Amino acid sequence: MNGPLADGFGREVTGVRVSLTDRCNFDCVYCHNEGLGDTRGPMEPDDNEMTADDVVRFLEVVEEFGVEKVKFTGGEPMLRQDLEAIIRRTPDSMETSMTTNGTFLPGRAEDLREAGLDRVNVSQDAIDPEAFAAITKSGAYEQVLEGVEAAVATGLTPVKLNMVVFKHTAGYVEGMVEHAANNDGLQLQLIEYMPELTGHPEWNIDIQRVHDWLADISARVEHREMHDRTRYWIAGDDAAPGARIDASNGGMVEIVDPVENPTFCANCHRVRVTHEGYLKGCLNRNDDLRSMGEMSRDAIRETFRETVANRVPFYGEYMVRDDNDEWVVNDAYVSPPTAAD
Ligand SMILES: Nc1nc2c(ncn2[C@@H]2O[C@H](COP(=O)(O)OP(=O)(O)OP(=O)(O)O)[C@@H](O)[C@H]2O)c(=O)[nH]1
Ligand SMILES: C[S@@+](CC[C@H](N)C(=O)[O-])C[C@H]1O[C@@H](n2cnc3c(N)ncnc32)[C@H](O)[C@@H]1O
Ligand code: SF4
Ligand code: SF4
Repeated sequence: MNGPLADGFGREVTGVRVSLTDRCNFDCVYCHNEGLGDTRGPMEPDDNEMTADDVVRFLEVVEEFGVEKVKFTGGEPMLRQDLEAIIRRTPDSMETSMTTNGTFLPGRAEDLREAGLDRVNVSQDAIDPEAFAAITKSGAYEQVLEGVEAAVATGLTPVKLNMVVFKHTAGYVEGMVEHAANNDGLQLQLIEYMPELTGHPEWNIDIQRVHDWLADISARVEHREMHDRTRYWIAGDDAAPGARIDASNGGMVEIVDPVENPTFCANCHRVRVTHEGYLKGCLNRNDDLRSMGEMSRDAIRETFRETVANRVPFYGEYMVRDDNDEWVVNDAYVSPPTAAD
């Protein structure tokens, strides 16, 4: 086995995010769909989706390059009926996790665990059925809560609740932090709303205010290597005064703040795979997709090498500040005009 491949900025690729479908049973108002556009459309399996064999072959090849983590995502990955089979065949050396809207976890959480899934992230943007329905355009609030319970009960832990912090959810942050601090097996990820792919910059909330508030109320603060994310430990209601706060008497809240953040991008160690079998070096870009063709082992190897070699940090390199302090595409990445233009 080789060591991890690094890009020209010294960023080793140790993880892959595999989108298994772009179909979804929700229609969240903010959805970036991993940079691939709309999730609306037919619910039936799409002929263009990678087969289970393709996904497994891809994972076996990148394992050779020292990739040690895989995240299954989508669209809604649990719409794939062969998900358990894919996870069962995922290389044992990989930490295997999934990001899901949680609707289908009741009834399937145990099978997923048995197949080898280590943990799940579940999107939950509010502790309030009406706000939840308005954001996701779905009435599945109770099912999602049941899904989270099923995931905790079966040991798919820590279960990270993903909450996008934006105009529609700002009023629910405090309640979600309390919820994570007082319930075993849960962590909370507060995700900065990313308007790059979905528009509506007016929905932005200043994430620094959330950092400041958490810094005030937290018992301790840590930094995670991936993306240099900040983690705040919050005491649960019955934590003894002066006790060290950990998962037994409190909860962890992590802030995911990629927007306009060169430090986040400088610590980015993952490559994406679209449901159609394209490699993608950066979530925010659609000009760096590379097809793996028929997905033979050789084609996967070569495309993976090329993708890693061409990765660049989005903020700070692909996007740079102009004289007015605005982010603009770095001239080095603007293609010269061709005769056809
Ligand atoms: N811009 C950008 N956003 C990311 C990146 N990774 C995660 N995010 C954002 O964070 C959201 C939640 O990510 P998850 O799929 O739950 O996983 P994660 O938090 O990255 O990974 P774990 O904490 O290891 O489970 C993503 O959908 C993005 O909105 C990244 O590399 N770049
Ligand atoms: C695209 S979804 C795919 C997996 C699954 N359907 C789910 O919702 O968890 C992955 C994550 O992206 C987050 N997300 C989607 N659009 C976003 C945006 N514009 N800004 C920040 N996060 C976003 C969602 O909250 C979710 O946690
Ligand atoms: S559940 Fe996930 S994929 Fe579906 S619309 Fe919401 S964020 Fe997008
Ligand atoms: S380089 Fe791209 S994928 Fe990586 S953290 Fe930055 S925006 Fe996200």
